[in-house]
Amino acid sequence: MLEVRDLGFAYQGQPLLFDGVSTTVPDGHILAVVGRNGAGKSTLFKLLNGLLKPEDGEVLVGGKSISGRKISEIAAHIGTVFQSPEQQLFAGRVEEEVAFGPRQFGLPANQISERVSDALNRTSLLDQIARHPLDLSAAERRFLAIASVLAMRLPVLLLDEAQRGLDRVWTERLESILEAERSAGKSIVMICHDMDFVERNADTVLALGGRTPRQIPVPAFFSDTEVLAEVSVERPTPYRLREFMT
Ligand SMILES: Nc1ncnc2c1ncn2[C@@H]1O[C@H](COP(=O)(O)OP(=O)(O)OP(=O)(O)O)[C@@H](O)[C@H]1O
Repeated sequence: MLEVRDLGFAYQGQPLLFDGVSTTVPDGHILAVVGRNGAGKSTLFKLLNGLLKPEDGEVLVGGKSISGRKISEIAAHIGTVFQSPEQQLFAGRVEEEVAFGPRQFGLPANQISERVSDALNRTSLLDQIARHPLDLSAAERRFLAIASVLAMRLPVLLLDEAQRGLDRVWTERLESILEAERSAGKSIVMICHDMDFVERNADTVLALGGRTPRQIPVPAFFSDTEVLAEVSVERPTPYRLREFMT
């Protein structure tokens, strides 16, 4: 479980970006963070994975605060798939890239190779195991970043626009992975501008950029025209169709 309690944050010399933001992502739950450009979605992720420190409040994983922990310690509990895979790919071979995380845990070689095969299989990249990450297609690179995080088997996953630019086949693959991770009891937070994707996959929404960010179940969020207008978010297709038909 991931908990965010009364988070307060401002960039130096700037007004408060967050003032008392709270949210809870139970085990087996997907939270979508939405809001217009500049609303603070990426900043929230950086506060969750320790790249930034909050001025107030705290972040807890499994009931334990991450305050004062090193980024490497936080990374052993919270996995991040960044918006651009190039931000996190560095190895010369796909296999090495995925093995890096499990190796940090000091696992024996057979367990590392089992995790690598499993993560590459789940991301449809097993036949690319010997290639250079930068020779992969854009979608494959994104999935390699996902495989690297899956191989660590962490309780909390953060995905920054993981669905962006994927065709239908890769989108369906991503949705299957999300569903499997949810079923496995992971707490998942995804930044997402695609409301159809949010509607299909998320349980709750945290909308930033409005008066008071609060966590709302997906159906209630997309039915609340006031909040949608406040945070400049479009309704997903099924909701617009329903409106059109009535
Ligand atoms: N390092 C920084 N120093 C000062 N201000 C920053 C910094 N990074 C971001 N900001 C500002 O903080 C606000 C929130 O930015 P952030 O990138 O978190 O928004 P976002 O919702 O992720 O936007 P987008 O959808 O465009 O990615 C913006 O006004 C941005 O200009």
